[in-house]
Amino acid sequence: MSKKKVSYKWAFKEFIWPRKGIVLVGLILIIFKSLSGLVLPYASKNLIDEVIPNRDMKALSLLLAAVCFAILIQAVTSFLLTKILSVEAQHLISKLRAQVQKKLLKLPVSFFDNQKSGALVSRVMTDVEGVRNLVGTGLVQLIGGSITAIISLIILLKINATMTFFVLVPVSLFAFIALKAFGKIRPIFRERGKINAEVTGRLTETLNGIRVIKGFNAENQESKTFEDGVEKLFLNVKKSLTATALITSSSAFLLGLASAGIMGIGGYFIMNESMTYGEFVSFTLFLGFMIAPIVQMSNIGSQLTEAMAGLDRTQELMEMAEEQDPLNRNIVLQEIKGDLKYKDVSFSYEKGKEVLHSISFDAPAGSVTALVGSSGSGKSTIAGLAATYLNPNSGLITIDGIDLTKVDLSSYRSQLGVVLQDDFLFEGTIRENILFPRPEASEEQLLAAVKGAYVNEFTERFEEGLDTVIGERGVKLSGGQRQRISIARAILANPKIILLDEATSNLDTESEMFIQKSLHSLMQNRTTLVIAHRLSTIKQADQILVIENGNIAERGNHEELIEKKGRYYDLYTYQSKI
Ligand SMILES: Nc1ncnc2c1ncn2[C@@H]1O[C@H](COP(=O)(O)OP(=O)(O)OP(=O)(O)O)[C@@H](O)[C@H]1O
Repeated sequence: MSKKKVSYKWAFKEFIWPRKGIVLVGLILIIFKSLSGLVLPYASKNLIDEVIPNRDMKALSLLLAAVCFAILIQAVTSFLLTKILSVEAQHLISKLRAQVQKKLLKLPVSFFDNQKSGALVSRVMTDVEGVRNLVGTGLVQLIGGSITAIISLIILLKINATMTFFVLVPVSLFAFIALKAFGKIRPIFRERGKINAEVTGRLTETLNGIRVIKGFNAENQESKTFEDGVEKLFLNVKKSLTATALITSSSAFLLGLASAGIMGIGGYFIMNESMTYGEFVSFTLFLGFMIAPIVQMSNIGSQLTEAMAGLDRTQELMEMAEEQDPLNRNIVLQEIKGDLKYKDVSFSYEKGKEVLHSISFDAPAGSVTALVGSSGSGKSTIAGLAATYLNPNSGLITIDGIDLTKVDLSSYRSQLGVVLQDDFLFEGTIRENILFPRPEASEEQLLAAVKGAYVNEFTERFEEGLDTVIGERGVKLSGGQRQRISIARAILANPKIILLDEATSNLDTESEMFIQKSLHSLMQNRTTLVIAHRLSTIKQADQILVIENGNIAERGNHEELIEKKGRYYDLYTYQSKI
C-alpha cells in the first residue's frame, strides 16, 4: 500500500510538477471544453419550455448562435489539447527512455548477469510509455471529466433534487465497483509487464542462438517454451479483461437502471405538473453529461493504472545502486603506471559459495601475467575483478598502490582495455568499430592500430577497405579477422592495462601467426592479464598462474614450471599432444 503512494507521489514530482505550466494550460482548456459542452443541454430546456411555446424566432437564432459558438470552442480546445499535451507527453517519453538507458548502463555487470536483454529492452522502450497517460490527455481528461460531472450534478440537483438522488444511488454503486476493480487490475498489469519482458527476452535469445538451437534440433522445445510464455501472457490479459468486463457491464446495468427510474419518476412528475417537458429533456441530457465522464474515467482509470504499473518498474530501476558509488569511489586517477597487485583476494558470486580463495600476486607495470587452468577454476573472475566488474569480498586489489574499490571508475577504465573471446563488433564499418573507444583519434593513430593488429592485411583486399560494412548488412568476417579488429580497437584505446581473454577457437596457421603478432604489439609496455589458451602466448608471459578451484596452484615462468613437472607440466604436455 505504502509503495503505491510513493510511486504516485514520485510520478507527480518527477513528471507533472516540472510541467506544471503546460498541465495548467491543459486544465484551463479542458474547463473551457467542459463548460462549452454544457451549453447544448442547457439550451434544450430553453428551446422546449420558452422558445417553441412563444414562437420566438429571435430567441431561436440567438440560441442557435450560442450553441454553434460552444461547438466551435469545443473543437478548438480539443485540437489544442492534443497538440499541446500529447506532443509534450511524447517528448517526455523520449527523454525518459534516454534517461532509463543511461541509468541502465551505469548499473554493475552483476545486474546484467541476472537479466535477459530482451526484458531490459522492454523496460527502456515500453515501461516508460505510461507517462503518456499521466502528462498527456489522460490525467487532464480525468480532471476535466470530474469538473463536468460536478457541474452537471449541481444543475441536476437544481432541476429536480429527488430525481437526482435516485440517480446517485446506482452511480455511486458503480463508482465503488470501478474503484475496487482498479485495485485488482493494477497488480495484474504489473505482472503483465514482467511476463511480457520475459517472453520477449526469451524470443531474443532464441533468435540470437539460432545456430545452437538448430544444431541440437531443439526448435520444438524452444517453441514450447515460447508457447508457454505466450499462454501465461494470455491468462494475464484474460484476468484483467474479466475485471474490465465487470466494470463495463455493471456500468451499463446500473446506468440503465437509473434511466428506467428516470423515465418512471420523470413521467410521474410531468403528469402532476411539477416538472416541465424542457426540464425533463435537459435533465436527461445533463445526466448523460454527468455519467459519460464517469464511464470515461473508468477507461482512463485503467490506462492510468497500467501507466503506473510501468512506472513502478521504471522507478525501481532508477533507484538501483550504480556501480560508480560517489561516496566510496572518489579517487580520480591521473595517468597510471599500471602496477596491479592482488592481496588475499576472496570472492563469491553467491553467499557461502566462495570461488576465489585468498589470491595474491603482483603484476608489475608492463608485465604479462598468464592465467591458465581448467574450466570454472576462476580465471574470468580474477580478470573481472581487475576490470572492476566485480569487487572483492575480502582482500585488496591495488593499482599503483591505490585500492581499486576506491577509484573513480571512469578514470580507471579509460586506462583499461579489454579484448574478450566473443568480442562485440556492431553493425557498421570496420573503421567505426576500431574507432569506437576513441572516436576523436587521428587518421595516423587509427592506421597505426590497424597495422599493429594486421587488420590491413585483409582490409586491403576489400574494395572499400576500412570503410567496408560488417555485420548483417555487410561482409561476414572470419573469427580470426574479428579478433584482429578487436585487438586493433584495444591498441587504439592505448590503455595501460589490458585484460585479454584469448579465443579458444583453432585458427589456421596463417591466421594464428597474425593474431600472435598483433597480440604482441598490443601487450607491449602494458600490464597484461591474459586468460591464455595459446602456448605461444603463455611462453612469452613473465609469470604464469595456474588456477585450480579458486586457488593459485602453481606460479612461475614457462621454463620454471616445466622443470617443476607439476600441474602446468601436465597441461602443457597434454596440449602439445593434441
Ligand atoms: N555470474 C556468476 N554467478 C554465479 N556464479 C558464477 C558466475 N560466473 C561464474 N560463476 C562461477 O564461478 C566459478 C569460476 O568461474 P570463472 O568464470 O571465473 O571460471 P574460468 O576459470 O574463467 O572458466 P572458463 O575457462 O570456463 O571460462 C565457476 O564455478 C562458475 O560456476
